[in-house]
Amino acid sequence: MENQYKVELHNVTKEYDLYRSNNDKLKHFFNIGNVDVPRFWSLKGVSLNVKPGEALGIIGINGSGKSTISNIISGIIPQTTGTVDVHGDTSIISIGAGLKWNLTGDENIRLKGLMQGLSIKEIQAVRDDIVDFADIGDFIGQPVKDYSTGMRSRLGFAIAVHINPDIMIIDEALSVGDDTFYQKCVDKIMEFKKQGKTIIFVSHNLRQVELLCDRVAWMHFGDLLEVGETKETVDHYRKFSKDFKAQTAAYRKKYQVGKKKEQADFDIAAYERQLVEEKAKDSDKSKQAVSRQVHRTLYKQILPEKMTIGTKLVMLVAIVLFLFFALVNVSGHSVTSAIENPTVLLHPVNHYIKSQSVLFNSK
Ligand SMILES: Nc1ncnc2c1ncn2[C@@H]1O[C@H](COP(=O)(O)OP(=O)(O)OP(=O)(O)O)[C@@H](O)[C@H]1O
Repeated sequence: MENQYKVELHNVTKEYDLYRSNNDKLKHFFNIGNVDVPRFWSLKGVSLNVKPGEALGIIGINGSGKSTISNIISGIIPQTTGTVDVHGDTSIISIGAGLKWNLTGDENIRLKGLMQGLSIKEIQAVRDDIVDFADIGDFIGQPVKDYSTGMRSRLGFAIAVHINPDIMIIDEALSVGDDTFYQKCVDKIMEFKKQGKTIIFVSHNLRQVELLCDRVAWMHFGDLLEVGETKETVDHYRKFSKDFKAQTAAYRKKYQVGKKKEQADFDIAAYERQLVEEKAKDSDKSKQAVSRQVHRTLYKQILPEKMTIGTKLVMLVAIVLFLFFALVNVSGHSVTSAIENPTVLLHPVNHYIKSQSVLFNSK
């Protein structure tokens, strides 16, 4: 049976740890000491569905969480909690993202094609069309790091539309490039729509959103503020932007600082309790059962980030063994004598030292 939705997000959050130094990062990873890590919640619990064949726009001010969502859907970054179900192959097109900068254009075409499950033959069949569409000529043999932003974007777009994904995620890709290329991209997206493919379109350009999207999600400081018909949602967003711009600079600053603080202070346990309360109201199950269900939804797709005590012990044993064998090797003693009397490791055997000095002197 065909899934009702191509993409389903339930209660998705994304937390970033803002480490002050690499040292803090290492300490936190090994759970050593009490490292106070400032946190930031880029998504504060987003639930969103995209239907097959639908073009969904994602709009919102800078830093509202649009790219975080598109990167989570395309599997580039993991969510912190919640479930993300994607039924189909995704291909993300954003400015430069997804391209390996040290590889040439041609190598990137092969890599992306293979990652999308195409055979070498299939990749060869579309290679010329990609180079043609991207219009980068001989640069195709150069490393992508030497390309201009526009060239990278054109190549990214060309690869993504030619490897025939089921779900296409376009993140600000149309904001670079000239009018001719822009029109080519729009035509290609329209062609995709006609073929019944699913499109997620992240953009600041409201006219493009109105032209291409069937529905729009409005992100605001990590929350999904509204999702609905394109015209209605874009109109609400336009009104908000206009009213916001009409406020004083001091008001705008205070509002933004307050919203960012809410993202820093977001409490995942409180969010879970709130979900339980909401679900319990409409459920005939016991509160305990609802609570278990909510917890499962939040954490069933999540891998533990911190090391368990068991893993730490295994790592410690591995490090001790490594040091022991390294010392045995350097000291020139046998493993048995080192086990019987570990202090011999502090007294390397003479012939070993001699052989080393012969080696060094002969150089
Ligand atoms: N790796 C990271 N570490 C810390 N914070 C991050 C990281 N990536 C994103 N953020 C923060 O998460 C929030 C959402 O970022 P995101 O890029 O999703 O926003 P956006 O709506 O796509 O913004 P824009 O319109 O400027 O592209 C921002 O406040 C951003 O600073």
